[in-house]
Amino acid sequence: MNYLSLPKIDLHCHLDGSVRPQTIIDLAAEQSVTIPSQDINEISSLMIAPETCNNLEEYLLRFDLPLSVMQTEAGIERISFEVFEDAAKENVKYFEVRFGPQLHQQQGLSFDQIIGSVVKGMQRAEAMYDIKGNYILSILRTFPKDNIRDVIDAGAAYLNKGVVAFDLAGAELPGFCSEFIPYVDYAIEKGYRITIHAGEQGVGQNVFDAVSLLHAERVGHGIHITGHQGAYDLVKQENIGLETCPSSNIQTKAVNKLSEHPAKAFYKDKLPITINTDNRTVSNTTMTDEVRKVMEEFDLSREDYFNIYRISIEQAFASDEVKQHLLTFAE
Ligand SMILES: O=c1[nH]cnc2c1ncn2[C@@H]1O[C@H](CO)[C@@H](O)[C@H]1O
Ligand SMILES: [Zn+2]
Repeated sequence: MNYLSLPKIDLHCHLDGSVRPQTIIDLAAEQSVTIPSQDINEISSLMIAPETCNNLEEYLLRFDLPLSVMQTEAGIERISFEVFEDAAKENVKYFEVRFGPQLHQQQGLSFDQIIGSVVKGMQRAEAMYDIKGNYILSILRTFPKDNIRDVIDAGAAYLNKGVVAFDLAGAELPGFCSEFIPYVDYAIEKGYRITIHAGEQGVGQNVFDAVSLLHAERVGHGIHITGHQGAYDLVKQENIGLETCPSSNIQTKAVNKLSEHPAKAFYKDKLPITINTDNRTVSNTTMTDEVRKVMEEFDLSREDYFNIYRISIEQAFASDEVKQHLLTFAE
């Protein structure tokens, strides 16, 4: 099977976890930011999370270096363009990228400047390549909550013009959902779609809460519904998209090895699973690699692949017009 040429959809990818190592070096020089090395191999190894990470928290330490050069409009625009360019070159036809606007204010950019820059970079790539995209705004669960409404307000100006959804990311504690109810309600009122990282590191109850309390239409990872019948049944009944990210799940120890990943059992039981990268650089992967790993490990056929491709279209926060376009690539 030629995995590179398959049409692909990635619904779960973090911008700051997907920066090209060379771009870190270039932007650090341009912006006079001090970085630990000028050597591309050393920068790469500092960005890639090792297989020996103990948990999600250790994995999340890999984001500080890329974020150090993502504090100017030009830097953010370039990185956004490049992630879409990289994806387009491996036949990703539709790409939802997420990032945390709160992480890009170290040099005083406004949320409008930050969100405007990612959208501009994406649109530059859309004009050059056969790829369509949208942005998801991720709020960091561990950050102070006082500016969440400001992020939602700033993003609202770009809704359906490059921004489509709201997400909660970062370390996952049991029971995190309840304290975010008013913010998610506000985002829904403004017109955002909702996806929530849940059941990755944390318990299956978090997935149940994300759907029942936060109205999540999709969940990031959702692995731990395996241990929670209520969450499993709710995901199935409500057709909640599971954004599966196989390589990342192994690095964060959400699963021990790919053969133990529940995604295959979910697929067989007709849960709506999708295949995604999570972080192209931190997880040292591409959509081509993730698709190859899943198809080989789970022994999926080409027909299975296109079933999953269609599930991704159904679950995408894209316009009907874009969905029609994506269907033209389906077999
Ligand atoms: O797999 C993940 N689970 C939870 N949070 C994550 C994951 N990958 C990245 N981030 C967090 O999302 C922020 C915005 O993109 C990143 O800075 C990182 O802290
Ligand atoms: Zn993620």
